[in-house]
Amino acid sequence: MEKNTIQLRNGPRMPLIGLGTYKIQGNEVILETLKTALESGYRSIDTAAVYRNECDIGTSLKLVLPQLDLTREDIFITSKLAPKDQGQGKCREACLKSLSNLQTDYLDLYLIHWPGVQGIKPDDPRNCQLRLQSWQDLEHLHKEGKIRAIGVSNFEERHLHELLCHCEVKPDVLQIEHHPHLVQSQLLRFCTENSIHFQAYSSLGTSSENNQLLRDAEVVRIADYLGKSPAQVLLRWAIQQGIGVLPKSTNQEHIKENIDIFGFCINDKDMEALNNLSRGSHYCWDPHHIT
Ligand SMILES: NC(=O)C1=CN([C@@H]2O[C@H](COP(=O)(O)OP(=O)(O)OC[C@H]3O[C@@H](n4cnc5c(N)ncnc54)[C@H](OP(=O)(O)O)[C@@H]3O)[C@@H](O)[C@H]2O)C=CC1
Ligand SMILES: O=C1CO[C@H](CO)[C@@H](O)[C@@H]1O
Repeated sequence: MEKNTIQLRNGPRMPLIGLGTYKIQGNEVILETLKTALESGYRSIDTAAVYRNECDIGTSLKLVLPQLDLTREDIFITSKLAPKDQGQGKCREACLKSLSNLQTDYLDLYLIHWPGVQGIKPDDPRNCQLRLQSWQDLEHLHKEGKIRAIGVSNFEERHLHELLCHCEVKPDVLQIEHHPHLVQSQLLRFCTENSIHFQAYSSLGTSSENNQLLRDAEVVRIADYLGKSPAQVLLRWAIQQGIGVLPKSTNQEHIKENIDIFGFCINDKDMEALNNLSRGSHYCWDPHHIT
């Protein structure tokens, strides 16, 4: 049977697929979404302080887990440090706040959400100082068992290099935008060489109305050929390379469809065709334009 989890260097095993929760708001919606996801086999949930849904996720999990005969240990929760909370002490406080919001004693994975710090220009050296201070807080929280694994998001190679030169505990995960329209080959290679698990976000091209990825003619052609949906092809393309995915959905059919990606294969020729679609399109966050 195909492996659907990976072992993190300094932490637990992590499911290759997790439920994305950006823009999932409201008690009822979160409750129903989490219930459907857990019933369909999802065991990983990705949130962040800036998504402002940690409290509702925490409350929903308290209700839904026992209903499904699951415990906290059966699931993997990721949250992220907001840019306004970077720096020594502030990072620790923010992480403890996320733990309390999510009503849990530990997080499976905690990420620095962006390399930059709110209110500071990207090339200001204070950014570097503050993110390294944040990392030290994370190392302490990791040692205390409050965070099982630590990582980063939206870091470029230079940020990862800087971190690797200064850290005691190496980052376990890089979470970054990655899909056939934005194949991050160089960054992926760097992560593989440094045993950092590469986790893709916005694999389906984000929640934008003008979604070009799900409608890409080549993606649709491969989906038709395999008898799968374009979303399944995009997710399969990633996990077939050992890359984690975090599809967001509140639609019951989509939630089920998105995790049904372990029983088929994309052939080498079509994997290459998907890789060749890369055109540097950032649909979520462009590190070169926004801080
Ligand atoms: N670290 C970071 O900086 C970032 C992290 N993330 C994480 O990654 C997650 C996913 O990325 P995100 O940008 O939200 O968006 P995705 O790329 O996952 O796309 C979500 C959109 O796709 C639709 N969709 C989902 N499944 C299907 C399907 N099977 N068929 C057709 N449409 C579908 C959803 O609609 P519907 O709900 O109707 O199904 C929604 O409109 C986030 O939720 C977040 O957890 C995202 C961005 C940045
Ligand atoms: O996690 C995130 C969700 O999407 C946001 C806006 O598109 C991003 O900025 C952020 O990184």
